[in-house]
Amino acid sequence: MNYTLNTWKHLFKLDPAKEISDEHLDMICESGTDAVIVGGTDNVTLDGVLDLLSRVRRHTVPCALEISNMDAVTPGFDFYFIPMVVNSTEKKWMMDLQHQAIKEYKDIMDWNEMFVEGYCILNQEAKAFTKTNCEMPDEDDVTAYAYMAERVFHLPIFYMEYSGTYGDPSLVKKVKEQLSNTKLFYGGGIENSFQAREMKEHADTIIVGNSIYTDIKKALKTVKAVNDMD
Ligand SMILES: CC(C)=CCC/C(C)=C/CC/C(C)=C/CC/C(C)=C/CC/C(C)=C/CC/C(C)=C/CC/C(C)=C/COP(=O)(O)OP(=O)(O)O
Ligand SMILES: O=P(O)(O)OC[C@@H](O)CO
Ligand SMILES: [Mg+2]
Repeated sequence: MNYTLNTWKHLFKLDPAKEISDEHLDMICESGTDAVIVGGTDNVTLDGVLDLLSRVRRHTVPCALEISNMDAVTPGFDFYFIPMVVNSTEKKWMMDLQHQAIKEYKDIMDWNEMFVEGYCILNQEAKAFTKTNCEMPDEDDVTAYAYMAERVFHLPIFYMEYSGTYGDPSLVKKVKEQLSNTKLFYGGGIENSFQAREMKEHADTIIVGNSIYTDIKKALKTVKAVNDMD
């Protein structure tokens, strides 16, 4: 198993608020994806997170929790992803929740497991966009956010989040050109192998979420699609 995050090409994101059968979960975990992320925006409960964690743990695939609220955090994951929403209009989603959590938990945090994500939400229809009161950035804003993620904040990850819709490959390319050390994650609307390859051409890592629940066969094919590249 590959625990070196900066070599990851493909991730599946499971939503604790959605049902998945054991059969489909097994297929996801055995697909050859680099890791499984557990995360979502609404109705993320500790019970939902624990249920997925215990079921994913029947497999050897690395498993990360993307934290959306502290009530649903539990030990036992290989990695914790901490979003900081760079295009939120409220400091709360970029700084305050993280500040509060660090004040409370810093003594038990293992920074080998923690990865902070500069999170840029680019679909106005996404729940996370509304929840975190984002404003839609233009292309120059997005590339500047990416530049800041690397040069100002030294973040390990810049995440272009189009959750629910397929994004703009030319913007992903421009963002990638800003980054040397910070890894570029792309997620949103990937439903087939062509789209997986098109985004992976520029992003370091692609994330496939909703299509797990809408067309599992096509979702599974995205793994081989990116692993067969270069
Ligand atoms: C108790 C224990 C084991 C502690 C260990 C130590 C530890 C892990 C400490 C945590 C430290 C820390 C700094 C935590 C951060 C706390 C926090 C609450 C941060 C805020 C995160 C945030 C900005 C959330 C907002 C929502 C968001 C951006 C979620 C990201 C995921 C996302 C967008 C998923 C896609 O949503 P989805 O539901 O799929 O959307 P659709 O329905 O539209 O598809
Ligand atoms: O659900 P989709 O649209 O595939 O997006 C994946 C991921 O970026 C969601 O956080
Ligand atoms: Mg989703």
